Amino acid sequence: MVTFVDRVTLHLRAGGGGNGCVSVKREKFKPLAGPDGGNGGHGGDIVLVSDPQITTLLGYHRSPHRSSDTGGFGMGDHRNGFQGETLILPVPVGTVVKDVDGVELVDFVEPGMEFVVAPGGQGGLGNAALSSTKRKAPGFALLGTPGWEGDVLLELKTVADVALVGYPSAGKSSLIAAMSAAKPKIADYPFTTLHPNLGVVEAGEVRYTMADVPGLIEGASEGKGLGLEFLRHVERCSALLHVLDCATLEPGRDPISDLDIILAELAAYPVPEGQTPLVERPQLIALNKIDVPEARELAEFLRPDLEARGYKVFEISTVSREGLRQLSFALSELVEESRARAALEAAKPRIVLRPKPVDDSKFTVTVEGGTYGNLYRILGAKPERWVQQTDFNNEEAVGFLADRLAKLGVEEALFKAGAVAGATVMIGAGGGVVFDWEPTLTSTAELLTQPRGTDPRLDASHRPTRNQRRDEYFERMDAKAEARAELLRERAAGLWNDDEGFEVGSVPADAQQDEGVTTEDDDR
Ligand SMILES: Nc1nc2c(ncn2[C@@H]2O[C@H](COP(=O)(O)OP(=O)(O)OP(=O)(O)O)[C@@H](O)[C@H]2O)c(=O)[nH]1
Ligand SMILES: [Mg+2]
Repeated sequence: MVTFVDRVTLHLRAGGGGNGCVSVKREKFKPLAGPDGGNGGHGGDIVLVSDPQITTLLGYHRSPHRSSDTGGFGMGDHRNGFQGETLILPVPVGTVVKDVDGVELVDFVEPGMEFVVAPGGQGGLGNAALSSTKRKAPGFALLGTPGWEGDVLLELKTVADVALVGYPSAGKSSLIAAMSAAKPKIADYPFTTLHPNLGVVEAGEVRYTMADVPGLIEGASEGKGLGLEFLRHVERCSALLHVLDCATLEPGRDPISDLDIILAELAAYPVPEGQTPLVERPQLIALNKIDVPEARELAEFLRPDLEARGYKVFEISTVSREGLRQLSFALSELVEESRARAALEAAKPRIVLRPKPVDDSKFTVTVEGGTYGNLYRILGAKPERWVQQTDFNNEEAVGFLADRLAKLGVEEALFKAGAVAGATVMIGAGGGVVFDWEPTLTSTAELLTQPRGTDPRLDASHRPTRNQRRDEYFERMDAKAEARAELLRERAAGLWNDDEGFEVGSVPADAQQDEGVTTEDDDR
């Protein structure tokens, strides 16, 4: 059974945004009362929060797949989709988040820090939001974009004031148990401790934390034993306490060579940039197990040597508790010093490196040769998002995409890159959207014939004014009178005869009745 986990790969999937809605308002006597499709809701973000209540990544080891809610889709009557709920994942203080390439994304050094590790997708606009004076009734809406999906690596680095380092079975766990309320497993076989234990020590007014890490052996910095895994935990501790076993019966081992080997391992461990190398941190030495008579003798014998090397040395026994008090106060002094130093550093104005604001309107066009001629690939945050938002089954939506791309200058860029009509264009990396470029369709011809998004049904029905109707009436009357006059003239000229059923020189009775306009002057 795994009892402690300090490295977990999380598989995250943030919720996608909801689709926008296409809907037309209907009212009694007004069946086409304008677009009223609501927007889709945004997908929920996945947020990591450093929480002092959490001490292990075990929960994530057991269930590493986490996903947040998707946004709701928009509905008619201007109803917007609901927002997907944010998923908050609490992580222990001291967690470092890295992407799959090992690049550090965030370092949770303090409680209460937040990091949006997987942003949710954007909700799509409904046709109400897409309408404008030029586009009165869009017959399309935007799709929601998918949320961020991928893996991140969580690494837990213990944060403590003092780290206990030493060979396996030197008595590190015994020491933390004697000095604090921590209750680690203690036994006389190597690698009893498999994960760091934290304890809080009180020395007078000062309280500090102590981390008991698994034993180190030669080659630890290269990954031997459990070393490398656990040197990571030492990385976050401001002071080190070497626990040296003076009662070891193993051949070839003595406290001095133990210390040298451990120091060499600490020196070989690469700390992240900006941190003090492990060997340069304040260090004390505890010569342990002096309740054993030979050990006490050895400790007394070694003390001057170690002091000559510049170390403060304490002879202790975790069994008889001898020397623990002095050690505890000495450590508290070290801790206070380093805290004062840290406070001084914090007071200095910190240089905050912020990522450059992303100008997402930038895009690039690259030309790639292929079996079927050149492929023009368009890469950029905006074009790629727009493609995700497009419903390719809807011509109007595709047209809207074309308009947006043209407006961004993609057409121009394609021209410059040497694309001709019919060229293969792909938006996005890998399996992006491929289409044949038809420059005229997207820019001029289509726009000339009809502005996109106009529903002919919605065009205002033309009702002539009274003046117009009067003008029309007179026009019609004039035309009739003229036609009649012509007819009579022709009859008078004898173009018409009785065979046609007309009586020469007379006006048809119904014509007179109908219009009430006299034509008598003309024919008599
Ligand atoms: N006589 C004596 N034995 C001790 C003392 N301190 C620890 N021991 C014994 O040494 C053995 C190892 O102790 P641990 O505290 O488990 O040692 P450790 O350094 O944590 O070992 P790992 O976790 O394996 O790295 C146990 O059997 C302890 O009882 C001491 O002061 N005197
Ligand atoms: Mg131990």
